[in-house]
This record gives sequence, C-alpha cells and structure tokens, in this order.
Amino acid sequence: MNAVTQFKDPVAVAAAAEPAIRFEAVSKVYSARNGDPAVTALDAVTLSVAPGSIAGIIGRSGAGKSTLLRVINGLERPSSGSVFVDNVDVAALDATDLRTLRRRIGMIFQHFNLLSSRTVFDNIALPLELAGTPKATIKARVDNLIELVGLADKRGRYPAELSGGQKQRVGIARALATEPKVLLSDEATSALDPETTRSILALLRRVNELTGVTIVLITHEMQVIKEICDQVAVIEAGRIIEEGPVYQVFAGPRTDTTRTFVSSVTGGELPRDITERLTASRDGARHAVLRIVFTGENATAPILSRLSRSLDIDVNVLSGQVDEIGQRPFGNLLVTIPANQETVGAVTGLIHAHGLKAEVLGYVA
Ligand SMILES: Nc1ncnc2c1ncn2[C@@H]1O[C@H](COP(=O)(O)OP(=O)(O)OP(=O)(O)O)[C@@H](O)[C@H]1O
Repeated sequence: MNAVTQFKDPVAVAAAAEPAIRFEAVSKVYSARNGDPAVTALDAVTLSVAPGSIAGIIGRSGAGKSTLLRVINGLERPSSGSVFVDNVDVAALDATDLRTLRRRIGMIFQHFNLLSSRTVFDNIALPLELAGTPKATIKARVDNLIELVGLADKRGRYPAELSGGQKQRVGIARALATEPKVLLSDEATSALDPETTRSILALLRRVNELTGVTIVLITHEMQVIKEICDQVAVIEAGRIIEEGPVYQVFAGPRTDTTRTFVSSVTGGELPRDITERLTASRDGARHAVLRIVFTGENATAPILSRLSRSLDIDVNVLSGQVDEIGQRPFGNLLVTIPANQETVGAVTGLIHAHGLKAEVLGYVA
C-alpha cells in the first residue's frame, strides 16, 4: 500500500510535531523454510502514533499484529522500510543502544511472563536490577508502582498466589519500572474475564494520564479499542486497511472487516431473520433497512419521532444502543422505513440535516 496512513489526532499532532512512533513503508517478510513459503507479515505499513496517545491495532489472527509490535522494540527487523521511536531509527542501533532503547519501551503480555520464583516486589524490581539501579531507588520506585497498580497487600506474594488480573497488574508495574516513554501491550487482556479486562484497561488509561506514556496495544477485540484507545488502525494481511480517531472509525467504518469489528460492540448487527431476507434491490420490497449513527451532542436527538411526524411514516426499530466511545456519546440504531425511493431520500435527507449519519443496508419484502 502506497498511501500514507497516519493517525490524525489534530490536538496531539498540533501539540507535538514529532510522533512517538513512526512506521515508514515497513515490510516484514519471514523467509521460506523447510518447504513452507515465505510470509509477508507486514506490507508497506506507514503509520504514526502521537506522543501520549493510546493507539490500538486490531486484526484477526495472523494479520501481522505481533510482528508490528515486535519491530517497534527491535525484536524483529523490518525487511524494508524503517521504524522510528522518538525519531531514532530502531534498525540502525547497535546492541548497546538497542538495550538502552528497550529500557524506554515497556511491554506487557497476554500470559503475563512473570518469574514464578520471584515475589511481586522482586518481579517489578527486576528490570531495575538489570539496569544497575541503586537499591534505595529500586525500593522507592517499586513501592510507588505497587501502590499505583493497587497491590499494596500482595508485595510478598508469588505469581502462583495471584489472580489473572493481579498478575497483569504486576506485569504493568514491571513494564513501568524503567519509566518508559512507550508501553507495548500484546493482547494484555485476552486471558482475562470481561470485568477484570475492564479494570486492567482502566488502569492502563490511568497510567497513560498520570505518566503521559504512549501506549500501543494490539488486540482482536473491538471492545478493548472502544474502552481506551484514542486512535485505531485495522490490519489485515499485513496491511493497514483503515485508521483514524476511534470515534471516527466507529461512526463511519469503510471496509467490511472494520464494519464487522465495529458491529461486534455497537449492537449494529442485524437480527438474523432480517439478514437472511435482505436484498440489494428495491424491487418488490416493502421496507428499507437503515442504520442511523448518532454522534456527539446529536446522540440523543429525538430523530425517530421527528421522522415519523414530519414525513408521516412508520419507523420500526430493529435494534439500538447508546454507548460511549472516545468519551463521547455514540448511538447506533437499526430501523425499517417504507421502501419507496422518495421516502428513503426524504428520510436520509432529514437525518443528515440533523447532523447524523444514515446508511441504507438493503431492502426486505
Ligand atoms: N518467526 C516467524 N517465522 C515465520 N512466519 C512467521 C513468524 N512469525 C509470524 N509469522 C507469520 O506471519 C504472519 C503474521 O503473524 P503475527 O504473529 O504477526 O500475526 P498476529 O496478527 O499477531 O496473529 P495472532 O493474533 O494469531 O497472534 C502469520 O502468517 C504468521 O504465521
């Protein structure tokens, strides 16, 4: 893909000219081996992450997410193109400089990767010990981190004595020990139940707000993107197929893959009996199926009563949900209206006039 894909959070971009992380036409090809063909895991990825933001990369299994994360901290080298962290070309660093850079990049993992023989305190202290930090500094910093992640009563416990959520809290504290500028999250909540997931995401958001650390997370769950990300990029077969502020991508997904991800959390999926009867043609249809997306201050506009009143039509609600995305209200409503062309035109016109989005999904008899 040649088009430049860039996160465009106008506020963040204005505040900081230099992105925290920049991918320039990054490709990664794993070479053929033992008769298996070569794999293009990343295909000309160009992407910027604003400092202090939380950027989510979402994609299905095998899309290239882990590879994308691993080229940021130099665990993989791009086959072509460059990755810059704080304007430093990661691939150009020698072993010593790469070690220094990695201290500025924390990482958390799906399966926590804690050392079972070390206590909570000692797991968190480990990166500082490796960096040769004086003991008193280690103690002060680890004590602070233990408070921050809410594990004050678990400092002497071993990983086997902790719940999954508590283990991830240790993982987060350990990743923050060297005061990194960037935190990479590799499916950090995938092994956790929904409630624990929410509490870990809330902790990450708090850490981001308190320390200003830039967070890049990879996930296959749109719920994660919805809960904490400012920006999202959708990756498929190694390419970024869509990106932008989370709110914008939720309001107007442009590809089928993104639409599927979005509808998995916005209640935007059609009831099955409607999906089975949905056609693209108006011929013989009595109803048009319409998706109305409510955003921002318009999220609570009484659009349905206005439609039926001013156009004198029946509007039937199939499903609807009002949510919060990127800390702004967001509603998604599926309705049927009479199928004739004039009505559909008038309805969509009125909806657009109210600053909302409307999309005809198809027709049913
Ligand atoms: N070290 C490697 N050698 C060869 N092929 C690899 C290697 N690592 C990843 N791949 C291949 O590259 C592609 C992208 O893999 P990657 O792990 O980046 O995807 P992913 O989106 O993280 O997948 P998942 O969600 O399943 O972890 C896959 O086809 C995978 O098989």
